[in-house]
Amino acid sequence: MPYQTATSPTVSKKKYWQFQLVIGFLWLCVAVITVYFRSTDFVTVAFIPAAFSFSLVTCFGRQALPGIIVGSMFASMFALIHVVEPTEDAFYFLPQIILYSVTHALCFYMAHLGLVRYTKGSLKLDQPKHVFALVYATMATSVISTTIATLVYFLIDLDIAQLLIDLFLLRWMSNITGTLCFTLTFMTAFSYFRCEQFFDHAYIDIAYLRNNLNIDSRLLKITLLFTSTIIALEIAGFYIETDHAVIGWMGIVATLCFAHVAIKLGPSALAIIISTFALLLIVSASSLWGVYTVSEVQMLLPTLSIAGILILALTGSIGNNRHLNTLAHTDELTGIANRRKWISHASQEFLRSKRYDRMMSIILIDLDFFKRINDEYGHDGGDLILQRSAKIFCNQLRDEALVCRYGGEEFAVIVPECSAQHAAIVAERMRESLSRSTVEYNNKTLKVSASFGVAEIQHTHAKLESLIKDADEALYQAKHNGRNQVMIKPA
Ligand SMILES: Nc1nc2c(ncn2[C@@H]2O[C@H](COP(=O)(O)OP(=O)(O)OP(=O)(O)O)[C@@H](O)[C@H]2O)c(=O)[nH]1
Repeated sequence: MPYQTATSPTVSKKKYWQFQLVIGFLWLCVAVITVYFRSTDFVTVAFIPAAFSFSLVTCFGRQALPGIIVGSMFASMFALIHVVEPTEDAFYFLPQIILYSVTHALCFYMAHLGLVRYTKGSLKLDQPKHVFALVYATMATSVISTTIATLVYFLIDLDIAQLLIDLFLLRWMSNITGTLCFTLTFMTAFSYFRCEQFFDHAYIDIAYLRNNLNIDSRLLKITLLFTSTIIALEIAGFYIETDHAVIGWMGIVATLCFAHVAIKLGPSALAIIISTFALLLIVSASSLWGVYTVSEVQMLLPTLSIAGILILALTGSIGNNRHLNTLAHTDELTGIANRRKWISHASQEFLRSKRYDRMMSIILIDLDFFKRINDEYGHDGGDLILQRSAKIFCNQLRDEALVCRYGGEEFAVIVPECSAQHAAIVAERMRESLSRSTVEYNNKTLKVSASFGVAEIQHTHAKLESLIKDADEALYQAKHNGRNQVMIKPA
């Protein structure tokens, strides 16, 4: 039986399982490396692998989950064998391994649902709401997976379980920040390699990331630099375990480097606050030294500063790119969205409606006899009419609808979650409002009307273009029937 998904092409069973095996194998490798370098610490199996799994789900969608379960089963088996002497009673661990793997996958599924809900299935990191959705989902996965790992540890009744519970909050904090950094690194890497046929439930759009966050150059380099510094610190901690001072100094140097980069990235004031905060933590760390192991402090400090800097990098890029973005997506004359913006938004809405089987309609609008207005009142008069029409259309639409200037004297509207009948009511409102309005120009009163074509998404529409074509046919009909009216394309 082939695996059919809403929007992706059919994936063969063989390919599907090959994909799961690759994911499972990668997951196992990450976990093994983590356990190996973090020595005997089973709980931190949750740290890098959490970021790894979260990025897999973000980039490949929930199809990655079976591979994550398989990978985490083998990894937890490896971790348990690594920390506990293998006993004759090997099956004693089986329930814990299964519990760990299934609940682990469940927490990523929950993160998946959260992201779908708050980002409407498309993660755009230039929208604060989406950045927060990503941060919250990262926090949730990190907290849940650390908790599960610790509980499993507790269940198998090791002596250090109580100590781990004591360190719980500290671990949460460091795991959350660490997971966030690693998530971004993995996410970038996976986005480059993800296979076309597994796109359908993914939210992250790498083309979007690259274009809008300049991730190729700045953010990617910074993320990679920080991540490799943490890995270097971890490895150093593994090899020179007794020399706390060296690791402490490495932490300070790393933090200062991060602060320097952060100041360069700006906003400087925030960077200084974050670096001061990190330095204060370094000072207070000396008092923690006796209570906590060096690896906790070592992990906490750089990850805290990194998290701050990543947020800075994100907000910095967002700020720098927002202006360019606005220019690239706005129609200069009317100030509303341009055709490029509309097509990109409409394509996402189209995919979402198909995926979740939701209604969606579009309206194409063409001003009537516009050439005459230009001929009679000149190009400036025509421009004024275009500006006024755009304003009237916007006023008649709710926030979720997007109107754009589609071409010369053409406009297009996308109305999500709306049937053709309801979209026609909206169109009628716009038509009436436009035909009632007048524009004063050079002591003359100008009037304009428009024709409207409405079409609703159907199962037969494989692409957005076919929906637009239907709306265009309805518009043609409206023109043909005498203009200044709304026509619906019959289903
Ligand atoms: N002022 C102004 N006119 C524009 C702009 N873009 C396109 N036009 C004009 O819009 C007019 C469109 O004319 P037509 O395509 O013949 O359509 P129409 O006169 O509206 O006739 P129907 O659509 O059949 O009702 C042309 O004269 C274009 O020059 C613009 O940015 N400003």
